[in-house]
Amino acid sequence: MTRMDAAGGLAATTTLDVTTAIDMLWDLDAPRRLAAADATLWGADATDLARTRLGWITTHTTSREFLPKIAQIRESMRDKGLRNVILAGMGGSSLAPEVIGKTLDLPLHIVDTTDPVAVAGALSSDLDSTVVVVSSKSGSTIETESLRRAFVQAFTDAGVKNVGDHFVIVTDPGSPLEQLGKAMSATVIPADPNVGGRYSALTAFGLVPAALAGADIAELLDEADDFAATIGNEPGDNPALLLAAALTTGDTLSIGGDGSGIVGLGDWIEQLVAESTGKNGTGILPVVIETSDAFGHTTPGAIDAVVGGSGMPGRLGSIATTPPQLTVNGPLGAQFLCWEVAVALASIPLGVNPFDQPNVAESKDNTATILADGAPDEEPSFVDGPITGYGEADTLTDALRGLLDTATATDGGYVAVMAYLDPHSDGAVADVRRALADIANVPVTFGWGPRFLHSTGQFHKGGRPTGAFLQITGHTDRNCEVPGRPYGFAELEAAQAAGDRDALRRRGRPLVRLHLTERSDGAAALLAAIKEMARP
Ligand SMILES: O=P(O)(O)OC[C@H]1O[C@](O)(CO)[C@@H](O)[C@@H]1O
Repeated sequence: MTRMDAAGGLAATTTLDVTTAIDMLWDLDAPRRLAAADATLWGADATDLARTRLGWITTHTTSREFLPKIAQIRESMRDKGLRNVILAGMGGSSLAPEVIGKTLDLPLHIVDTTDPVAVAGALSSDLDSTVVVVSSKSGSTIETESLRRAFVQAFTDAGVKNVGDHFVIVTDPGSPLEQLGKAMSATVIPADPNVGGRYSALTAFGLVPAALAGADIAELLDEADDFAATIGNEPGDNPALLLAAALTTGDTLSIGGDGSGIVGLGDWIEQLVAESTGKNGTGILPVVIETSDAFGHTTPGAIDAVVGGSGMPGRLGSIATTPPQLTVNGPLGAQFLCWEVAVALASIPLGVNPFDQPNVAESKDNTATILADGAPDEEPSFVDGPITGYGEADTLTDALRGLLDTATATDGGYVAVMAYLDPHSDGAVADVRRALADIANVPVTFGWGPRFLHSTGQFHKGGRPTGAFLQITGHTDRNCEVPGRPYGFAELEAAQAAGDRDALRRRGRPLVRLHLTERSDGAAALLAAIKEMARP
């Protein structure tokens, strides 16, 4: 049976059996309590944090205060000839603006990496006409602070006058970044301290960079406003409740777009779902499917979800033969709020605190140790042309086969591909997900490092202990210094990869590292090897 709840401009449909979960949440009066920002919904242990993390319930209203300030900054940018907008930020401080930018086709360049090739590319922009938005709630995230330093140095080296005029800082009041922003005479926009990173789409973090790049953010807020009125609705008229209930029916969520006007929402949902639920050995593994054409990769046990921008359940991609188990269709502003509500509600029966990310710190701490003391030596287990392998296996094929077999033999097993490379010039590596998914009968995820550390990285270490990990790193002769630090971006990226390897191995997770000694040849050789494995 298909159920559909359409309200507030958004429709959610599902073929899953959601009755029990809806009844449970409704009996708790959870939708109305969440609408009233009741911090006790997730149990006693979560209450204190929840009290400081529920501001997102009303940000579609409170964020309107930014509209005049943003209009003023845009005018001043225009007067100064500043046309390019670069955003430096990680996770919740960059994923929402990325979706808004892609959806509205805005000239917004996101830099959420430490890959030296990617950073060098961003630093070589036309700086005279560039504004860099530096976004960080904590104000202490190593990637973001390193990028801020590099951009300040690049503007200075380029002889740009009044460097502070080229920076807009978004951060929590009182953070170290606020002090740095003031010291460099940048425009500092205080964020709402009562909203966590992954729930901040409709706060200054989501809105300011998008608006500076030309988005009409009042429209996004209007869309969220229309939807907000439905959060406490009765079942049958409550899309977020239906979505929440559907999310509780599985432990893996495949997310694809239907091509109807929203681009890249899956990456934002991925962080929301992975960091909110992937802890205490449980949670929902998000699997972002690249295109609607790739949407055939449903795997046993995964909920196949399709999201789209049209108001009604939409087109299902050219190859869909059976209807998806879950669809969510509506404008972007409504989507943001709907998914935030649904994930917060789904966390109640899952028994997790949706506002913490207890296992993210571990890889960060390992990175700091490696940067200070150096990485432990690792002996390669094979060399295959431009690919050097580290792990148990003696050949590339055995290494890949071993990961797939381990994941297949594990209840709830999955393969996570983690590529510490440049998402642009090494973009072909992302095809590894699709290629492996073709020969695996388990979910296969893909993330660019270090970006995924702020998303699925939490699930990898805190969620169900069933992942098999393929880490891909790459050599480059290019490096950029991190000004004021004894390391460059190449060393930082390598330390982040090594730190995460260490965190995963300590947990006994199977992990293979493939180092591409020549990036593009290595990527091509890897894809060719996987395709060869697909031959009967
Ligand atoms: O905005 P910040 O504090 O730089 O954090 C960036 C991201 O890092 C995390 O705190 C942890 O990965 C995310 O939850 C967050 O979105």
